[in-house]
Amino acid sequence: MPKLSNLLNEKTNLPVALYSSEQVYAMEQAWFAQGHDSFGLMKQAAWQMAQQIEQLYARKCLHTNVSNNNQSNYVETQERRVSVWVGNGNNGGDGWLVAYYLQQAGWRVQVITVGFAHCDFEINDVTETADVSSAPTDAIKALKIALSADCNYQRFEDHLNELNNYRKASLQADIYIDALFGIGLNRAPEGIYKQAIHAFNQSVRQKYALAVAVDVPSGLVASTGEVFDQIAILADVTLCLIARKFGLHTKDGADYSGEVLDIPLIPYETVSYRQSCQSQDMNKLAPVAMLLTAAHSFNARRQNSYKGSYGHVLVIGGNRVNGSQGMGGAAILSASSAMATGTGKITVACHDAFHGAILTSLPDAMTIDLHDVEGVKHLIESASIIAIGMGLGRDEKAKAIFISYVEAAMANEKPMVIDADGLYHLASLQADNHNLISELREYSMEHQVCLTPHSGEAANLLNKKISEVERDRLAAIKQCAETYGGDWVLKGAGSLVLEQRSGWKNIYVCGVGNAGMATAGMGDVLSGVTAGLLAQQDLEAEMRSLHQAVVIHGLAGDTLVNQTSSCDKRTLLVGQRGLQAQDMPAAVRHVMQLGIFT
Ligand SMILES: NC(=O)C1=CN([C@@H]2O[C@H](COP(=O)(O)OP(=O)(O)OC[C@H]3O[C@@H](n4cnc5c(N)ncnc54)[C@H](O)[C@@H]3O)[C@@H](O)[C@H]2O)[C@@H](O)CC1
Ligand SMILES: Nc1ncnc2c1ncn2[C@@H]1O[C@H](COP(=O)(O)OP(=O)(O)O)[C@@H](O)[C@H]1O
Repeated sequence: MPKLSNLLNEKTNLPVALYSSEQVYAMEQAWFAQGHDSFGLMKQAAWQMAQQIEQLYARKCLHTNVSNNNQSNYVETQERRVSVWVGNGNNGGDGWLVAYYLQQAGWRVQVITVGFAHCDFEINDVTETADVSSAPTDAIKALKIALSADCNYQRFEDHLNELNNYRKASLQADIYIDALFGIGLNRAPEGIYKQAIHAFNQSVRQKYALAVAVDVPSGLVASTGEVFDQIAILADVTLCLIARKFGLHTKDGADYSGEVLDIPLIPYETVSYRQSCQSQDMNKLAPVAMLLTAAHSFNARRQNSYKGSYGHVLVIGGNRVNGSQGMGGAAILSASSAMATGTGKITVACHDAFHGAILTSLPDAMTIDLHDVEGVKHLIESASIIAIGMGLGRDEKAKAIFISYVEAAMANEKPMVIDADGLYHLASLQADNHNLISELREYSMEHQVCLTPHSGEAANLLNKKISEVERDRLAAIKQCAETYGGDWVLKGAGSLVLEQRSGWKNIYVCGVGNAGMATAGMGDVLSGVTAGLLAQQDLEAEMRSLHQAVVIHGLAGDTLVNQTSSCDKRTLLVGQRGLQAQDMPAAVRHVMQLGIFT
């Protein structure tokens, strides 16, 4: 089944505010506090989702026609069939009402219930009751409306032991709707729920159908992006209600959510709603992060300028430790990526065994021996920025030069990028209770210090297990920033970026980049892109930011995997597999010229 990603044009380049589940519950409460009815909100949600599903179906058919070389306009010829899988919370309530509205619109509907007893389907009393304590919940009201309209339903449990019967009884649907769990998921799906999620995914795959999740794919934790044991609905489209959830875009989120379409429901801009939010404590409703899918555009260069106008990056890394082969490539990748952003001058302080390689692959760069401490410190005085740590080595000698170069950078008020082995040394200095840690924290309040760990490095910095960092990446990046000061990236799918100075803090999620970038050296490229941008003082402050660098890095990776090349009259799709860090500088340069910026 072709994904819809190429068909939907809903994407904008504007940053999108992201929220936790708790915040979304608070938004609902603020809305209800104004006298709005919760069941009214559920009906609105379901009605708008039903409309959206109609459109998705039309686009799916159109796409199938185009794929089959039938260029004629989409003509609906078949019965439209939908299978709606409901759990017994409010997410399931949404599902029942979507089923109801689609049936009213002429769809053939089947609801698959999970976790319901036979007696749950007795629908004697649909009407409101005066006794509030026994009033039906919204989800029960929704079920009763659907059953009163004779929506066909099957209990998933009834078919568990007889898979063939299940296959016979289940509808061959074009669209499968997941309304098992939404933001209320609070533990790993087990037993019947685990089986249902597995069966849902299998049915979608076998029938080349479209999987649409209501609010959040079931199994995905909306506040963190965690999926327990890979048990979650694999959605092609997620219809996100009320506000965009943080977990849809980081960690496992992107793999399970597919395209995310917003159904906002609550008119945030109304004054009365804002007042109601204030009574809920407005600060608590500030977005937890902003999703970025585009970079800011750059100001043009002045004609009357020279290399000195665009900064001097000093890359410090690329060491050989104990006679090993060494890590010269890390410094080369970082330096060539910095160059690709347009920085005026580069010097690489690396082990002298690599000077020849650097001059061959990057003749534009100057070199100095990494261990020439006085020489390097002298260069730090004149450089615009230092990027330190890529292939620096982890031995005591490397630790000593790390300390002296970072101290020299602080003494000369230089911005810094610290990556890889530099982060390793920071963690060890923190364990030693070394002064450098508190000095750096202090320094970073007024100066740019960018620290760029992946979750393994972050775990080391926080003295935690990698699994603990991964369980709550947002908490981990905040803890890094509190402990060490500075601006941070927590790299990985949906990289998190935290920028802070005295008085303010911003958090971003990088909505670009791809799994092809999960290869050695990509982090070195990011350190170079960051240093290269930060060095160019002719750029406006916003352009010289860590989040800008992270987005450009991701866009460059996306450009590479989406490109095609020609060979013997055949078009080669490049794709994710085999993407190499050394391909990135050219793509970084390409991205910097394009009009895909906000
Ligand atoms: N009327 C309303 O307030 C509205 C609610 N909305 C929907 O309501 C959803 C949230 O509803 P709920 O708070 O009821 O939460 P859910 O429907 O996500 O599910 C909560 C229920 O599932 C149980 N549960 C959680 N994890 C489980 C697991 N792993 N295995 C088995 N049971 C598990 C919980 O104990 C709880 O009973 C939203 O995602 C959205 O779809 C929307 O319709 C907007 C309006
Ligand atoms: N699945 C992915 N999706 C998006 N970006 C990714 C993915 N995997 C890796 N990347 C990006 O590639 C870079 C890899 O960095 P890192 O792990 O430090 O590599 P290395 O240490 O080998 O240089 C990071 O910027 C990361 O965010």
